[in-house]
Amino acid sequence: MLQVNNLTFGYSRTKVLKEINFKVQPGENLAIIGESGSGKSTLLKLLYGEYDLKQGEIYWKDEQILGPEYNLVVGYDFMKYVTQEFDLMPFTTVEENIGKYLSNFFRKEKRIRTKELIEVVELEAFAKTKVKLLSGGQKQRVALARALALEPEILLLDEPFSHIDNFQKQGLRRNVFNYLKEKNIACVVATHDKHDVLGFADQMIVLDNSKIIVKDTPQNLYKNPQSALIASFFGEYNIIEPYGIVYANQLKIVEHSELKAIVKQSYFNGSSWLIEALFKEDIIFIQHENELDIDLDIYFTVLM
Ligand SMILES: Nc1ncnc2c1ncn2[C@@H]1O[C@H](COP(=O)(O)OP(=O)(O)OP(=O)(O)O)[C@@H](O)[C@H]1O
Repeated sequence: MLQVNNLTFGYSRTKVLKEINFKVQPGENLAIIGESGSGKSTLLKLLYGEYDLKQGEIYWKDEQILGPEYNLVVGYDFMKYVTQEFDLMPFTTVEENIGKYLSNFFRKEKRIRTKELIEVVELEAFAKTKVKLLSGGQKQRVALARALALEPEILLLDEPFSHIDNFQKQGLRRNVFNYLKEKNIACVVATHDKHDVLGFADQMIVLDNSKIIVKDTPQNLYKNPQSALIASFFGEYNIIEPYGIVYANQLKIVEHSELKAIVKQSYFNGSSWLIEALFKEDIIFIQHENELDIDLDIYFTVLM
């Protein structure tokens, strides 16, 4: 189990993280979300042992994670970290990069394992290609596969699919997160993207103002977002009294109701339209099946 106890950290006197406590069980997927600059990457770096801690402790099972003051080489064999920079060997092939940490004494196993991982990240067509010739998204996949090559007990992922196009993102997410579950590898994922979380994370931590403001399952946080910051992660939302935070898909346009608004804009969303409307003094957003005329009077109800 990963255990973070009362961690407080700052690069300077200003604290980036304060009194952070959480646990991650083997095989568990924990998502860390928060605004840009809220300390997600810093937290991952601390979990990896990149910095020394003055306050707080981190353990994986019985082993304390310590920083460069105690370790000549940063990091631990049981843990891998995929950063936003990838850190690959550009002049060698995809296969060689993925197999870098696998022993040459077991050539057959190395070949099978490398092939399996190339399939997980769907790079079969590029196995023999030199990494410097790959796109950003392809490099990100190589970095993911390489981190998985040695079957770490825990994997730290910083925006793991940020460079990968939408055509391939969903399939790749499923491959990678299912693979981690299958191998019982714990993972901590820092992300801005709700699709990295919904359907995959067991627990979610929300960082705000240097602290964890909430830790819960994605389902519970989606249903009961508690703050605008949390709701904004999941989608377009409104604050409508006396209901509180309601998502755009919880507002339904009806023939008549007490709640009247005026249409200001319609945005095509794919499966629906997002209607921007003026309600009393505020702009609200309503999910609706059609585009609506500007300045049309509409009535809506709130589905709770
Ligand atoms: N090496 C560093 N030295 C000094 N300050 C840093 C360093 N790295 C990050 N910071 C600061 O620490 C704070 C948290 O940064 P961090 O990169 O952890 O945030 P983040 O939540 O990962 O952001 P993003 O979502 O944009 O990646 C920011 O104010 C940032 O400017």
